[in-house]
Amino acid sequence: EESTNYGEELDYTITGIEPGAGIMSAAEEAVEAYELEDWDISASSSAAMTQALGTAYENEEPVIVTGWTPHWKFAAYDLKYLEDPEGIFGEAEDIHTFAREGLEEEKPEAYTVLENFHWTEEDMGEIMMAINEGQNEAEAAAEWVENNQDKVSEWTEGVSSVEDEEIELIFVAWDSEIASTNMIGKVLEDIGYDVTMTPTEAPYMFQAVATGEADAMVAAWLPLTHAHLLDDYEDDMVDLGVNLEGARTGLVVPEYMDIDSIEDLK
Ligand SMILES: C[SH](C)CC(=O)O
Repeated sequence: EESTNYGEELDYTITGIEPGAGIMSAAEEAVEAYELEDWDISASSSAAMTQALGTAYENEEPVIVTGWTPHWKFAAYDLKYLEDPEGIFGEAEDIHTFAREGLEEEKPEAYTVLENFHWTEEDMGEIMMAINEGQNEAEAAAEWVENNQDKVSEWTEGVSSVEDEEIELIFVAWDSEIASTNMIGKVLEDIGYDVTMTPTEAPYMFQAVATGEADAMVAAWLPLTHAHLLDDYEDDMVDLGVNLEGARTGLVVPEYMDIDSIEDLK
């Protein structure tokens, strides 16, 4: 049967996040590909997006957000991805770790831990949920590290501790990357590094690692979401591989909305 036309109720607006995020380019592409002439993507921030989602959900009002997995919103609310028959948002994504050139020679202990780093959506979700329930980001990460020494020791096995050494991790304040960066930062701190974590926007995160301004990041969504950023910088960075499999991005709505595909927005 005909799906409800949500355009008017939503003022033809999809609630986005920071302008530089890959998901925003994908959402713009989806508006084009599905010929959603009247629709716009409102840029704001991840925090503003989750705030808008929560308010709409509490009032059982329609809302469409640029959404991704892993994210605590799927544990907090009954949500669904809109089908994307054109495949604009791709299939499963992996999150990669990248380091600046020279890190392996200059900071081999950090390089080894970053290269070994690999965890799951559940692991990340525990930290995201704790933060979403009000725990301090660093404390939530430290608690996870303490409770998961079996997994952490796989990353640090054979790595000697360091003294008077600094390391700068750069990230974007997406809930997923707040969790992963604080967690791996704590692991590096526990082997002796003085860790700085610098929040920025996606394009500058790649640029900082490629220019050597920052030492590493654990926040590259590939093959699709950050492909356009990788094109510009991949020759100047070292890909340390996947730290989380089975990520995903797309347009996300509450289950109570009578809509199943991006095509239904036309
Ligand atoms: C919001 S996703 C974690 C990453 C991206 O869209 O750039």
